[in-house]
Amino acid sequence: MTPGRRYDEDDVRIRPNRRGSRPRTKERPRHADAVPARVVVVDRGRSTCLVEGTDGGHLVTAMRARELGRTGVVVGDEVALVGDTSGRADTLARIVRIDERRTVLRRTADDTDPVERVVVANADQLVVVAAVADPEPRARLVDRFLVAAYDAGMDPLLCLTKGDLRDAREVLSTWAPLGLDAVVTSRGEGGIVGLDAVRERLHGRTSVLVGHSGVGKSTLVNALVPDADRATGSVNAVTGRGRHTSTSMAAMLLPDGGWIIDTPGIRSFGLAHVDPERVLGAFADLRDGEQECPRGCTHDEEECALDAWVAAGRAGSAGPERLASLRRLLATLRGEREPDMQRGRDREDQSSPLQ
Ligand SMILES: Nc1nc2c(ncn2[C@@H]2O[C@H](COP(=O)(O)OP(=O)(O)OP(=O)(O)O)[C@@H](O)[C@H]2O)c(=O)[nH]1
Ligand SMILES: [Zn+2]
Repeated sequence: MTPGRRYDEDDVRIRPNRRGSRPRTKERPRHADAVPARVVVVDRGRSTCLVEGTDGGHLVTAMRARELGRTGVVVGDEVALVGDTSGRADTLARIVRIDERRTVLRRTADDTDPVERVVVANADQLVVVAAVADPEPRARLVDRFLVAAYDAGMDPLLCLTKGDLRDAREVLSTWAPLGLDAVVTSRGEGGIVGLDAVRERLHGRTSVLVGHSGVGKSTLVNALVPDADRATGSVNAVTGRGRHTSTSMAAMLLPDGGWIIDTPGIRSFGLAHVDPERVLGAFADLRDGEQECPRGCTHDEEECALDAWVAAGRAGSAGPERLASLRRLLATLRGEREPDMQRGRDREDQSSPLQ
């Protein structure tokens, strides 16, 4: 090495190894040739990856190389592919590297389940989709998503759909004290309206759409990505629940840059992996009220200052409901309820309407 020259990774790779024989280049050409791609669909061990190109890119089916060990591949992962990356029918490439994830959105089956799943990797924004009606907005589910976004370090965006069915302002007022960015879409004569504001928020970023089944996520994706072809369903008039129509999660490129990831049919979103002490951080309308709380306050005790904060109107008109939502969430995360009861509670979280 010439003096003053930086000792970088390349030097390490071509340096003769300890035994002083051959340079350690054995694996290198293969990885150097690897093609960068993004995982768009994962289906039973096979991943569909998009290799971007000037022609809009092409899809490649790939399997995880054994050398990756147990690391799973999830939608949104940025990977390196080797082997046949042509994407032609009946070809299978290998994923030899998963790039370090910038963010991970996690969930658990319920609030006490020790097994956490990574839902999506490398997303910047969590778009919480809720319908103003049909189905009624589930405030507690929205709160859960906001906690998940906060925990993952993703920016939250509230997207209220079906603005044609009811004045969205009534619903928006619930979250107004949070200073949450929000957009409203509706069905109009020529299709979905309000899309420009949505496009502006999605531009150049990776956004994940989450929301209760039937709120209109797939409809939104189809309107934003012309060839997305996401299956949409109708809401059951009797139960108000959406049917599971678009079956698998998928990442799609937006026409003017950026990615959108649809997560169909989510019915519960457990947060067992979230430290209860961090939950209040996601309740921007309540968290400043904590300053008067006794040290180590569980926010479920008599001395908790949040009651006074809410009573003074500092958290807006929805304050009491928001505090109740926070407390329920904290209680289930602390495991104060039996899992069975908790599942019942989860169902209730989703089926009890906002108003
Ligand atoms: N009135 C009205 N109906 C809408 C609007 N957007 C979607 N819908 C309808 O709502 C129903 C459910 O929409 P989907 O897009 O399938 O809902 P989803 O969120 O993708 O549901 P899952 O795939 O089950 O998660 C469909 O019948 C849509 O036509 C809207 O803005 N206004
Ligand atoms: Zn407190």
